[in-house]
Amino acid sequence: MTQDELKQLVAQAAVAHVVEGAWLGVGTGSTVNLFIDALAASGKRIRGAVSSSEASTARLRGHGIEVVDAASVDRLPVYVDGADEIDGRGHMIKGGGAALTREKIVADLADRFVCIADESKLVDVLGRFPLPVEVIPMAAPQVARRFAALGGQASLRLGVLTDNGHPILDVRGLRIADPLAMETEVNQWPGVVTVGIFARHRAKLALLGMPQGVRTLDF
Ligand SMILES: O=C[C@H](O)[C@H](O)[C@H](O)COP(=O)(O)O
Repeated sequence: MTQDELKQLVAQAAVAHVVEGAWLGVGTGSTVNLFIDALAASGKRIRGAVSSSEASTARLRGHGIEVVDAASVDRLPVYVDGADEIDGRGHMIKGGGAALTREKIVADLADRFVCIADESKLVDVLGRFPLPVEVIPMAAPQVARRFAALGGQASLRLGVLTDNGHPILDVRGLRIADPLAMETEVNQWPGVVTVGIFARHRAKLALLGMPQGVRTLDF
């Protein structure tokens, strides 16, 4: 099976975890795009969606699904999103599509993070995928120096600004053995808007696409 077919498999499987008649948090990326399409095709009705990016908002609205601001809801029962890496405890690296800040904001509203990904995203230790960090521009060099002190090489993602208008640093060479500790530390650095480690907001459920079918990990 191709990677796209594996994504399609989990996108379809995730529809069963959507709570009918309730608000739904929707992430960003190629896997989520397939999920949005599968949800629309399923005929399952939700009250509306809170979206983590302009791209997902446009896709949802294209299917006639109502999208409201995060400010309009108190809680979401479920948030569905992809990941760039996920470990065996549900910790993730996210932000390969530059949507990490809004993703973390919407995930923070949710009771249950359902991660959908093909099996290539499952790793023992996070860090092979370059860690995305959204930063205030003037702080980029000093944030990069702090990562260098931890053994990471940070480079600006060229030609990319987030939906919030900020640049992204991609940090290579990290081995993130303690995701919660690193997320907590990097969050303290002046000029960091969001670090793409999702440990506080880890997945509660992962649906991983494999040639044999969907592997479910309950954390
Ligand atoms: O900023 C992007 C998000 O964190 C995505 O969820 C992540 O990059 C995975 O995307 P994809 O489903 O395209 O692999």
